[in-house]
Amino acid sequence: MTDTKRGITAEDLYQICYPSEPQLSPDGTKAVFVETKMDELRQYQSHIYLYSLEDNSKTALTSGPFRDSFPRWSPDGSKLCFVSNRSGKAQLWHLDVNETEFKQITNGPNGISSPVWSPDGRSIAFAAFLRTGQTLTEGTEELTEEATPKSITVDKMKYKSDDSGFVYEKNKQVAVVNIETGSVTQLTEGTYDHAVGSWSPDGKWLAITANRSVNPDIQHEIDIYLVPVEGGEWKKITNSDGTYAMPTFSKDGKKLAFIGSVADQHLYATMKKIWVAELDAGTVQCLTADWDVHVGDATIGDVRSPGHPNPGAVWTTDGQGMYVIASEKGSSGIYLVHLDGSVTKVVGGERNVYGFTFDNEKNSLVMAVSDSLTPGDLFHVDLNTETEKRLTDVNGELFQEIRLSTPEEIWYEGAEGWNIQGWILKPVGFQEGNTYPAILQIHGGPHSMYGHTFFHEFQLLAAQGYVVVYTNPRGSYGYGERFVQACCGDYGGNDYKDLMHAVDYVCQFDYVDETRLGVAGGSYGGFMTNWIIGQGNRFKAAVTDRSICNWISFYGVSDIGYYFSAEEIQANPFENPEKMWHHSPLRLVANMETPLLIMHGERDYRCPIEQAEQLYMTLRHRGKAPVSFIRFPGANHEMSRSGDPEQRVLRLQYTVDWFNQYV
Ligand SMILES: CSCC[C@H](NC(C)=O)C(=O)N[C@@H](C)C(=O)N[C@@H](CO)C(=O)O
Repeated sequence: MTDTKRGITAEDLYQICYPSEPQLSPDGTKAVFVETKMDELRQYQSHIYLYSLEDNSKTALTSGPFRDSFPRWSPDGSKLCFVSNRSGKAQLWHLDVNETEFKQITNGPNGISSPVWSPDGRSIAFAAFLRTGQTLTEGTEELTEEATPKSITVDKMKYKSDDSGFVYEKNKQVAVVNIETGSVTQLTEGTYDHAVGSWSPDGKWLAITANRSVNPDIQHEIDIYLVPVEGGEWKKITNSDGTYAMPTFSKDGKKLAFIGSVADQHLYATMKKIWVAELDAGTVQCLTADWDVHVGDATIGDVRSPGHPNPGAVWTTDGQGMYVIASEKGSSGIYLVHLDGSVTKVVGGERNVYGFTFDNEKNSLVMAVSDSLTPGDLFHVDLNTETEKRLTDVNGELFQEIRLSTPEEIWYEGAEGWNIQGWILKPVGFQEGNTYPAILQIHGGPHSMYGHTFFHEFQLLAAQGYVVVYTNPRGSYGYGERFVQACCGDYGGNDYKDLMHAVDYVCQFDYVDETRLGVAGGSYGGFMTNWIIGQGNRFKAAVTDRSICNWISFYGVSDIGYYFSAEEIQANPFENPEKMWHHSPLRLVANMETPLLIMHGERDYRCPIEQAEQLYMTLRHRGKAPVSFIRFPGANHEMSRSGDPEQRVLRLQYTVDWFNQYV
């Protein structure tokens, strides 16, 4: 039979869509969710859809060239709110389920996010960025040329962020709006950032999170607070000893569950755990101290932007435990963590669960799931019958015509005999007896996890005739705390060896042409790509994206530089510049002879473009190997995942062209 299917292309990105943020109605009969896609103008749109579980129909509730998000049912299921930029900035909108008209509720100057209904359905709490002195009722701040300051005085260390740009003078505040009268009460103020958690069942308290330490520049603790909605004294629940997030009240209002980690020597290289506060007793206890698994979705992909609103810990109806997403060995699933610390897997499988929602009685759930052949879809699980049903196939039509490659899982011996997990994608149209070039792909973080999720870039390379190898070297999530922390202070040491052992491992296979190897990675993965080509000429070509090459300058220019280096490199430029330099690939330029494509966003504040500039200049000056430098104007660190669609496609095309030319 002739195969009429084709390999995936870079431009297919314009067609790929994905659902997120499923929200089951309290009675479990319908779900709303967000569907994100690109329009004919190659701009993102996201709309709210309603899925009826009674007749399996899917209806768009919103439309137009807008970004709609955060759909949330009122407690009785009769109303919905959502956030939309349809009037300019992201504001809160309200929709009565039986009507088609929606109504704008907030008019904050810089937009709002994270709405949470009060238990009586009369009010909604939300978060908003405000400048000192600004109020939530003064209308949208116009971004006119005059509004752009002629100078910016910097007096904090945390003054810019890759997400939000220059964050001087603006802080995230929590407020409550009455949906009938539109009156807004701002609950927090000051030069601290706050985030909304949940309402107490009696509607009197709002659990929020904030870093209100004396010097938030160097104190990274995030505490849980209870704020009385009608005014009065706050209650501090945690003890400024860690970073905690997403507090949720138990049904009886006596406990709070939240996710976080204690601040010991690692801020990032520490797995998130579940904590429970007994509010009357004033105690806080870690429920999962002995569970060596990361709570949260650590999976890295290139179709969805990371950081979709996560449900956090969802209490069982009997208050004896909570449901969370956790990440293990390349998969993320739903787990039930009991109050005694025991854990049961509720939804497993080789896939990436990136969102979930329950009905009120916890009889059923709807989850957002990706796997290596599916960018994302929704599934319904009946917890009583333990049956699962697929609700959407949002890319079904497109993928009918595309031949994807199915990854093969590998486990191989890394440095020190450690067992390392990885995957091999064979080229589309693979034929036994032929040999193929291979590309090693390296993820960033370094504390993230490749896994059972869709990766457009890998499928594209497979469609172009490459074997793609991707693995989780030490430093990755998914294999316990010791594994996550094992790269700290040793960048380019055993993490590098874990990756090289993967290459040795795949080169054993007859179908891999070991004389035609390429390597690519972004961020930490870009650091490692630079490091690898500084070790020798094993690879025919390399692509380094949003990379790090010089830890000494990274310290001062990255939004996280001054604390990231302390933990990850275990050095700083004024006490031990030798160590910073030792781990910097720029030190190795004299060895670099591999044709290198450097790509970088000009507005990347995480790994600023000066890193790419230094590497480019030194390599050009030496003139030993082809080097090309592509700058992406306006792009930040997230460009390859959620940036301008045309830039994303260009990036993929440059990657393929470079490997096709040199490998
Ligand atoms: C959880 S480890 C911390 C990673 C760090 N993220 C934050 C929020 O600070 C980070 O951005 N590290 C970069 C050097 C990096 O490698 N980023 C990766 C993963 O986001 C990337 O692919 O861009």
